[in-house]
Amino acid sequence: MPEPNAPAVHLRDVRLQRGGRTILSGIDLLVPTGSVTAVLGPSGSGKSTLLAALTGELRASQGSVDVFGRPLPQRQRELLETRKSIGVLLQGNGLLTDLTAAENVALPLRMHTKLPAPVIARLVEMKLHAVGLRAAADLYPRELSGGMARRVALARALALDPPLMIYDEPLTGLDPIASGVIMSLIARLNASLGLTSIIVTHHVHETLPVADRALVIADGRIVFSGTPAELQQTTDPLVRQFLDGRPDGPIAFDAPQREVA
Ligand SMILES: Nc1ncnc2c1ncn2[C@@H]1O[C@H](COP(=O)(O)OP(=O)(O)OP(=O)(O)O)[C@@H](O)[C@H]1O
Repeated sequence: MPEPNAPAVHLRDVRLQRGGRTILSGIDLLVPTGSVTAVLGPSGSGKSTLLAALTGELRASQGSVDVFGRPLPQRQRELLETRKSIGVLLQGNGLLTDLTAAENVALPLRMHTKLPAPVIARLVEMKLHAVGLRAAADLYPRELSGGMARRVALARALALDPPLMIYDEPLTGLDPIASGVIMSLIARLNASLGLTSIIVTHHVHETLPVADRALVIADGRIVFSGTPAELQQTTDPLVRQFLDGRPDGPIAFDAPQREVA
């Protein structure tokens, strides 16, 4: 059970390593419950690595990671239990191609609950309705547009009613109209279901309007943390280079990643 009034996510002085290399260090992050946070940064800066630490897929080599006021459990069984409270929308949707939209959404309910089939069917209908796709229940992923498939994946991520939603590049491969639909859906679900959302994205201009907070990761650390309005006004050269999409500046885009302190 979440601790009352605890932030959804609290990282203190976290260091994350992959393949023996430090990817991020000195990460302090507080995500208030109910907020939408955009995690921005150039390719390879460590955004997905940060998400992996929030789900416990990657352990911090230093510092602490709390979710809803509790440290991520060390033991696998307890970690799996905690993960049920974190819905993740992966980059590639991850829909099973030989199952219909409804069967895909039912999957987490079948795996993690003992609910009777009619109750599962009703819950699936509600989740598909929440993403505006009740009529698509019997369609297979190949029969869905990119935007519809992303919405089915979103319905599946919501299946267990997780209070925390994590979106990894939710707009990848979508046209501007589908992107607008997904972003407003993310914001609407966050407000109507009382969720907390963390969105990792390259799509700064589409994401900032729905975000309460923004983070920019570069150079192995958080180089900006504040509101979208503060981000737009920042004069920090590292952050400006990223926001303005300039190839020249403090971020060496083409250089191999260097070890951070
Ligand atoms: N399993 C791994 N072993 C070693 N290094 C890794 C591993 N996974 C990722 N990395 C490295 O960690 C760094 C950060 O990668 P990460 O995927 O977190 O960045 P990102 O900001 O999400 O990038 P993108 O926006 O391109 O998805 C990169 O230099 C990457 O090469």
